[in-house]
Amino acid sequence: MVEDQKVSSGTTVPVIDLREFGDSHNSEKAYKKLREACEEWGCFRIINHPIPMHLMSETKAVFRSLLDLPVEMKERNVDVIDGSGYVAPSPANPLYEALGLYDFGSNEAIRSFCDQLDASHHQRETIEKYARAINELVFDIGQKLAKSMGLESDLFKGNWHRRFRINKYNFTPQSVGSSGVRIHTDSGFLTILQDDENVGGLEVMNKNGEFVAVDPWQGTLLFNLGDAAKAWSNGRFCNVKHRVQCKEPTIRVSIASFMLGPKDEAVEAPQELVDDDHPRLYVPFIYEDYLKLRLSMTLVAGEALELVRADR
Ligand SMILES: O=C(O)CCC(=O)C(=O)O
Ligand SMILES: [Fe+2]
Repeated sequence: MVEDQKVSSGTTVPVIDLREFGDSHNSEKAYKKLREACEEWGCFRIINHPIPMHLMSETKAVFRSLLDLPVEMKERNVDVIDGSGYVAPSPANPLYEALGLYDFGSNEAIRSFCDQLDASHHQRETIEKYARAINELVFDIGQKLAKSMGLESDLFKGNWHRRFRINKYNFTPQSVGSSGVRIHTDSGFLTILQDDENVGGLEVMNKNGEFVAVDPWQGTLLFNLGDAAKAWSNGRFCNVKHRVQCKEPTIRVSIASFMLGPKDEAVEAPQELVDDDHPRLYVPFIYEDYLKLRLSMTLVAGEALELVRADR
């Protein structure tokens, strides 16, 4: 029996065991636990997922070596949609940089990312395999999320904006105690985070407004729900606020796979989640428009949802 992950404040991020969904005795409990995790935390660990451990560690090694490339090369990794390319260390965030791959559902986009960075054959193959594995997992989780809400739909079917962001934190002795990434929510629907195997620092906010440390747990994946999930669920799912703090003077690398929003459809709550007791909270919106609104007003911790409320 795997215990829930211990966190510093004594509370725990829910742990979801994917095996329990296939077990007729436990599956109802598993769906309930998933739904509660989405409603109360907007964040959960998945254990016993099908992504092989060696693929996870190899992909991390590949991305680490691409992040070690000279800045001139990393700058070739340009935006495709807002914020999707290389982010260099900045005066506001001198310890942080990131590479971005938009869109990991497209072989052509993976090829173009690899061309920009002169990736080797092995590096390309690894990224392609990882993208395929994440796409399959995300599709499965999308079905489970919908089913946990009593819906028989394939949540992530069709054409979605899918982005990898590989985060690197160059923590130093001087930066211990300071912020690596400031408090934010993710703008999209779902983020799958392969966090650093050894270096902690991620903190998520619980429903009492307290930050809870999410310690590394090798081989597992952390899932965060973002603003689009809150809108889709008609306000039931929590768009978890989170941040990264520098705890140790060392490099920290995480891979975030974002399921941002549908490309050809609006983000909106399905009719089944709207009734007299739960009137529609948000007007349907196109994900890219919402992202632009969020960025242009620097409303990065979920406040932009107030601007798309149906009762404004
Ligand atoms: O590096 C992490 O653990 C979290 C990164 C994150 O929150 C993000 O990329 O949106
Ligand atoms: Fe985030």
